[in-house]
Amino acid sequence: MKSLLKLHYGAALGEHLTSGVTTFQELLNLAPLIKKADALLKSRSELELEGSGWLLLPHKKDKKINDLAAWLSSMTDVIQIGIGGSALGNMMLHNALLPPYWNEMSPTLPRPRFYMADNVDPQENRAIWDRVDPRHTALIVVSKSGTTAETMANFLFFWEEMKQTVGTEQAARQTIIITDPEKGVLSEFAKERGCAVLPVPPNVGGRYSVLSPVGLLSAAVLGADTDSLLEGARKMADFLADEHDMEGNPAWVFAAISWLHFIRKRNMIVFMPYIDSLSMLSEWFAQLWGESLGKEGKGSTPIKALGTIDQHSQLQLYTEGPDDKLFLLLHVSSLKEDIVIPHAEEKSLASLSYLFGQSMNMLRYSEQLSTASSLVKAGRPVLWLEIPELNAFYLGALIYLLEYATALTGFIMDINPFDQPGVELGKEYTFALMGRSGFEVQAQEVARFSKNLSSRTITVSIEEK
Ligand SMILES: O=P(O)(O)OC[C@H]1O[C@](O)(CO)[C@@H](O)[C@@H]1O
Repeated sequence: MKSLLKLHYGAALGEHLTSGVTTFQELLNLAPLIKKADALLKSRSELELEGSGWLLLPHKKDKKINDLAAWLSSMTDVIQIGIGGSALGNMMLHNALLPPYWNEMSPTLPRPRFYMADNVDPQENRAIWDRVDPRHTALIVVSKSGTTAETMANFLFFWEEMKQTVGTEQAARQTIIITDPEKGVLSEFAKERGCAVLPVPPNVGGRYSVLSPVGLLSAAVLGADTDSLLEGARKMADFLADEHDMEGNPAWVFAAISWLHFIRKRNMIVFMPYIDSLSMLSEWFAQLWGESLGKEGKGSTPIKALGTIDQHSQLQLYTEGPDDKLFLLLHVSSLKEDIVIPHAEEKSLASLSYLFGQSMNMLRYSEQLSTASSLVKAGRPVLWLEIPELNAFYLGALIYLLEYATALTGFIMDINPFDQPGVELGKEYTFALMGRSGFEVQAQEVARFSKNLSSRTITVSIEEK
């Protein structure tokens, strides 16, 4: 038997907590509520209801992904156009599974260089386009809805540039569309121009789509082991599918602890991995957690953190600021690379001798343990999540666990973890402001509400010379 993942949760329940002591018994008492939420999630999946399709993603990989990935590997540059769930998962996988600075080493590896066009930023878009050789560049356009203004604007820019340089037919050959197969302009566009298409399954939402073609295609192109990624996720899915005691199921415990602290006004979660390769995991988790749970006045605010850096930026706040956060520290037990900190002969450096000959990984681990201990001493709740190594297999298991725990937390909070009505309204206001027809009511609303922004103003003026 090998360990897939460990969740240490005693320090999230312990009697050290300064306010609203939670106890192990309280956790056990939540078992009926958690089991109900779990049953609801599974029944939604069986009925293939909106939003639940991600549960089955580890069990099916579209065969076209490998073919398209092989073709994309012959390119020098790949530009993906997408935002939110159509971008963050890709960046998380690349960050975790590829060597640092891989983009600079490409294409000598051999693999293409990769660019993500997510924000609406002309300077960034032009910089990307100026760097690539259009004849050997592919566009991957990702939008589940095919309506997101940012993605559509970026797509229109790169598509036009591509057409201008290589001609329409060739541009279409160099463009792959990943979208909902049943609706949206991108699906129509792909048919009109004959572009290759991969589906975002209709019942998979953007933030849960990293194990679909959305995340898998670029990862496969860049050499990540997507089969192992799915296998790890499958192992976690199988584990969570079996009945367990409250104490034996990490998704149940994670969700229950989040809930216990949420009702005690600890409605923030600091997500803190400790290696640079997992910094994007914090970004991805922030969307997953924030967009899934922030509804109806409820929710828990995700705080993206990275150890050891945030020890020197945020830890003061975490230990002595408001007691309104749950902490999740993520540890990778064994890393391939290590550095033995060199001895230095300079007298001026003698006080650093405690570091000489020590492992750099050991230093970082000691810091992580010290941070956890300081938090515990300060009466703060700490979850410690641990994977044996950072590779595709364990990452797949971790991703699946985080998705599962998020969805369960949503059901316990009695909200729908699969929609995002608050974001949709913002999208509609943007359409209205950009003059899209059919959004006249929203245009009136945005005109009314935006007046509030300027109802009181300070202007700082300086004299012109
Ligand atoms: O893939 P799409 O439909 O372009 O959406 C991008 C993102 O926009 C949202 O709908 C809202 O931010 C996310 O849920 C989604 O991941």
